Amino acid sequence: MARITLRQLLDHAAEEGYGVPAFNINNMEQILAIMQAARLTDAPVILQASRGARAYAGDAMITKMVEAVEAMYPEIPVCLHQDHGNSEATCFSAIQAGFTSVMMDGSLEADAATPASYDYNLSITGKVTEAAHAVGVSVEGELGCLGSLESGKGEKEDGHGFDGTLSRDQLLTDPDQAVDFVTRTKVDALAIAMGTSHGAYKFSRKPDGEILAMQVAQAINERLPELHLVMHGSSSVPQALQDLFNANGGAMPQTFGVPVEEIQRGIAYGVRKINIDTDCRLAMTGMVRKTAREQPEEFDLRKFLKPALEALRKLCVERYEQFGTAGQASKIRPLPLSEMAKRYDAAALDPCPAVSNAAA
Ligand SMILES: O=C(CO)COP(=O)(O)O
Ligand SMILES: O=C[C@H](O)COP(=O)(O)O
Ligand SMILES: [Zn+2]
Ligand SMILES: [Zn+2]
Repeated sequence: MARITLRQLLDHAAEEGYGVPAFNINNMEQILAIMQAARLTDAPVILQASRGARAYAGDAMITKMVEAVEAMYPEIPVCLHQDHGNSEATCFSAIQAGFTSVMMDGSLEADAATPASYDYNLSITGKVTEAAHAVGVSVEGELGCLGSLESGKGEKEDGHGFDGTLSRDQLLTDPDQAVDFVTRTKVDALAIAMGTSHGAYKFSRKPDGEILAMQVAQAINERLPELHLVMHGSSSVPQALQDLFNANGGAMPQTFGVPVEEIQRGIAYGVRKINIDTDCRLAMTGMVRKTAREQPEEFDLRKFLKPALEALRKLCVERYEQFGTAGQASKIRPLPLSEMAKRYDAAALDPCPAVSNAAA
């Protein structure tokens, strides 16, 4: 049994100075690819399921598949995390199903479309955190709205996000507000808005500081040095994967993602969880397209999915190595939820702002 909480894992990542990719899961092949990569590199794992993934596969299927890989890969600590929870009910049902971490994304209202007020975000995130911590489960919050600084568009592509155009203020997390938010809600990790957005179409050119605001992570890290920051929309959309997709009948206009070296800079500024879904989708779909084009007579689904799984495994190995996650799994002994609950109850895991910078 190696299920770990997000908090314990990211505390370890902070101590050792590495980041952990959080890969989205929907099916068996994705889970196996991630776990095979983790074994090859001795990396701890975050598997995250969106509301869409839970609806697609069903909670029983998701949690039983995760139980299966815990038995198959007993040496790998696995955190099962709810991605972009939109309400208390979503977070609490994930906890009931066995998730060890939930994201309460109160930057948007429960419709996952309307930008929420700060008070709404504080209140709902605080409520979820109080209940989750009572049973030892970790909570990720979000402050600021994810979206493009080039277009002002929100995170609409995956069905989660605002339809209209957001102001630059809404698109960048305010570092002073982050101090207030984290100390009042006691979240374990904070997703920040800094110009990243979900999906393939993040930037129209290789991003610089104008459109990818790494300085936001740096400013929050100065004020809250122990806080674990989360970068959403962190697929790199590698040119090789765009080319694979397009060379095999795909139609993806030229696009740019978050360069791996920017994520590595982020890790130095306290980014500990790096959310990646688009790259995983693209790696697998590109290979499915390739098989379909090269072997039009093939109808054994496994012949499509095996090379797709291998392509995702390769991507995951690269990210585990690039983020410093490789070599860390064997150093971690997962604590039970009951032990985490005791530590929260004793206020041992409360946030602590850097006193000299808190008012800066
Ligand atoms: O942030 C994500 C999931 O929460 C995924 O981001 P990408 O679309 O960049 O992979
Ligand atoms: O949150 C972003 C992920 O890409 C999840 O996407 P999804 O809701 O289509 O599963
Ligand atoms: Zn959000
Ligand atoms: Zn996200």
